[in-house]
Amino acid sequence: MSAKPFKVLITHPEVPQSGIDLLNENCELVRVESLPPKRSELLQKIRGVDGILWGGHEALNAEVLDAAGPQLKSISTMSAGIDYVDLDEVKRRKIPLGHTPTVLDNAVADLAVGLLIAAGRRFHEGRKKIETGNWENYHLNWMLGQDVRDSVVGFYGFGGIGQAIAKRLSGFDIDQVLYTTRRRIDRETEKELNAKKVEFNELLTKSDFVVIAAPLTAATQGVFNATAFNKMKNTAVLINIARGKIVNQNDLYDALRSNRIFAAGLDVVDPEPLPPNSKLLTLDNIIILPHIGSATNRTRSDMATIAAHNVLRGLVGERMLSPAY
Ligand SMILES: O=C(O)C(=O)CO
Repeated sequence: MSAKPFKVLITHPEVPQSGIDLLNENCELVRVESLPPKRSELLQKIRGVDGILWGGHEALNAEVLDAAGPQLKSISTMSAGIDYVDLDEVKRRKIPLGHTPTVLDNAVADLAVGLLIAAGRRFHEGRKKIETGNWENYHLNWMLGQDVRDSVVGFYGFGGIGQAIAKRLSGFDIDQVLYTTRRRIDRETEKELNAKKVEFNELLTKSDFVVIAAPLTAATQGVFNATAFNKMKNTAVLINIARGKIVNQNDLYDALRSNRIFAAGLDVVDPEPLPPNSKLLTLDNIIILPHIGSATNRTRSDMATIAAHNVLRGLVGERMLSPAY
């Protein structure tokens, strides 16, 4: 029998070493080795474990909790968003659940600023012009885009990631930040970021750039639909670094194709992976990335470290570093 008091399952073979090393000190590790991870392997190896470091965005639901068994006492995801977790089911079983917000704020914010500029300044369309031999720089008004300077940037959701984006954009001399959240943020941060809480309608009608930075919930799903796009400026640029399902993708396609809004920059789509024949990919005025917001070496390593600490704390009944509920 192992001298280590706890058995922990790592559900993905590519969880960074920082997290593995921490867990390895005190726990016997069981690892899913298939890539992409096979559900059948996970369901087999999960039996009897005390803790789980959940490395991907696969459904964490009653099926896996049942397969693990009643001794399971600690789980942490390696993500900020936990929309793939059946939270009610985890809560009902009173299993502590951690996640890894905050450590990825900077990486996602960097990417969001990149998307905002790339979409507003037509990077994708420009590249296509070159490839197709349509570099028509004899026009004076060719490939004109949207200025970030003096713009109003509206945030749908204004937590750590939204605020990190706003902080970066203040260096671009924007005019004003608007935000829609359930609760007003603290006055000092509002002042520092020149941010004002507004109703959703006002956010849509006044913003030059609209950034979606909210979690996916029943209340946020599909909120960006034709009705919303019809309220936006026709020069507006939509950025989504949160979850694809917050946007009605068919409506977004129509709004971009008809130039009802100017452009979009998406790091998240629905479904993921996006099928290569998706009609969104036929548009010139959209930048789509394959959900790489937190994909930097340092960020992923930090996420693994936090997730491992969460699991270790849960195992001994301590409060996790970043509990999800
Ligand atoms: O951690 C998450 O939830 C992400 O989607 C990172 O981009």
